[in-house]
Amino acid sequence: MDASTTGCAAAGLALLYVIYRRFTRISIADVPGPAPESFLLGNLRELFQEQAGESDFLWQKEFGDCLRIKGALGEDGLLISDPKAIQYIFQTSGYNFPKWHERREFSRMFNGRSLTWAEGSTHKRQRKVMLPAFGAPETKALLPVFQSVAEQMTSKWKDILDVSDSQSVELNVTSYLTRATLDAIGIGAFDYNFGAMEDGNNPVVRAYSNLLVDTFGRPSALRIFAQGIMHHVPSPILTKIFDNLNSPSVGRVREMTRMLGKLGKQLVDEKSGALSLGGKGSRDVMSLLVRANVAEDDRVKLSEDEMLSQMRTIMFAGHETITNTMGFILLELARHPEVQARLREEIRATEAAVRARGASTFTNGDLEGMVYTVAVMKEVMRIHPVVPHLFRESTRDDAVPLFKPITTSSGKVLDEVPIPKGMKIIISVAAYNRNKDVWGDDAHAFDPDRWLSNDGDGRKTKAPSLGVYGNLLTFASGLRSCIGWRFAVMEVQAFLIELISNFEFSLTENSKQLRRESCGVMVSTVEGEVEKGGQVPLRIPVVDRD
Ligand code: HEM
Repeated sequence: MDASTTGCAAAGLALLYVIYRRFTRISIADVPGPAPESFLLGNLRELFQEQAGESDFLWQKEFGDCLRIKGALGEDGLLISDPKAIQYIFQTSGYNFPKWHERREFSRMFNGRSLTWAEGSTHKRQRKVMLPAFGAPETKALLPVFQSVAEQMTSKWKDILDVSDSQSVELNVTSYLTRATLDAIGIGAFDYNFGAMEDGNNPVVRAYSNLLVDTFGRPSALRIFAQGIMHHVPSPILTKIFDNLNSPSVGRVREMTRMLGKLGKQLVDEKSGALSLGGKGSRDVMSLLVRANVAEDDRVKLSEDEMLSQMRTIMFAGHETITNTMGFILLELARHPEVQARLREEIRATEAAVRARGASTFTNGDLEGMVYTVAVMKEVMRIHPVVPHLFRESTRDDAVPLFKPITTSSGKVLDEVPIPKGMKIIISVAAYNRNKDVWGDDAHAFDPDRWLSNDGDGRKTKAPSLGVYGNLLTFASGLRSCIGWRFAVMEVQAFLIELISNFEFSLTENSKQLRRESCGVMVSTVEGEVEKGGQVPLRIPVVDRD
């Protein structure tokens, strides 16, 4: 059978299955939502081709925080930004809302059978092994690493400015941030320096370069449809299909996994030697992984494949996310010079306090005392959550409680939505983070000051608490919340202090045309130049320190 016949047969079977499910289970047809653009694609094109979050905001305004959307072939799904519903899905119901299985296949392709792929007892075991490396003390110990990488980036930029006639240059800050965050994760988690800051042409930098935009950016209608019907293909068959896919972007992903797998093996061999030579039993990520691989107790053991997969996951999850978050922070500071100036004032005041006690570097205590810096970070992470959507499905017939009741098309007021087993749900991080019932009527405005009152809680209502950082959903919530959130927050703050202390950032013509590209992680690209990958082009003169 040729590829087109196989494709038509698969689409036909999927259609029959969708019709069967439509008439044999609990229906959410009465829940209000946007009209689908077409039967084939439903609302998926708007969600994945438009800028990340834009459709979510429009629909949230019109239909509320729990709305029906259409998937491929007219299948119903829910788009949720209601805090109580999110609390239920992520916290109260344990593992009852796993990730979409086709999304887990993408995760397996990129990072193997690791924490971002695992579910249920496998996830519980893997997370138990990894958690001790990401506690508060372990993360605080990494501050000097982040400071040193940030200083290296500063010195690179100063070199560039030194040879520029105008004492100001236009830089795509993303291309430097991506190298700096790679070095930070390498040294911080694996005691290994990729050397990316020194050599932008390094093979690991090249392997990661624009990988997400090339793989997931601006998907075609055909690709959106294919992804939409994959849900109906059982996991083992999907695994086979994914393993045999051939395209330039899949080839790039395979090359990346091959290279990082080889590097991981080399690091493990080195670390195993050090541990058997009486290593100090440290709690860094690498030591924990190596010990879990040789553990006798099955409850805390990782196979070699799992151990190497966790390494790839940490490198991946810990570098694209921080790169783009930092890019959005610098962009917002360029858009709001008054916020940038106030931030610099706080940094200068803390520098003076550090000098007054005879020291030269900031400590963790200094970082904690910088309330305005923290407010700016939280506000950018609220407005620009770099993981804008989370994908879950129900494993049983259920009822999802709501903070704000909805009125169905037939006029019934619901304070919980009955959902059938297998319902596809998209949690909109983007829309929750701007939900007016949580953050107030100015939820769409960029205003770091919102974090300075109310004990640092930016919420303006008694909406349920989601954790983990300022009640934002940026790092998800509950059992599967981001394991590296402390790591991320500390790295971002260390970078921010160093950069704002040394440079001023202002907009360029290109940075006025940025897009928030939805590629799994939200990447900022320049309109009309998506193929160039992540860009935040800013103008940077040296700051006058007097
Ligand atoms: C600004 C930076 C970051 C953001 C916004 C972020 C966001 C997230 C989100 C939303 C999830 C949940 C994904 C889902 O359930 O589908 C997640 C999970 C995860 N993150 Fe992060 N992340 C960041 C940085 C990091 C760093 C620095 C690391 C590691 C050093 C990391 C490692 C992980 C891992 C391993 C998971 C899977 C956790 C699990 O399923 O139990 N992340 N992250």
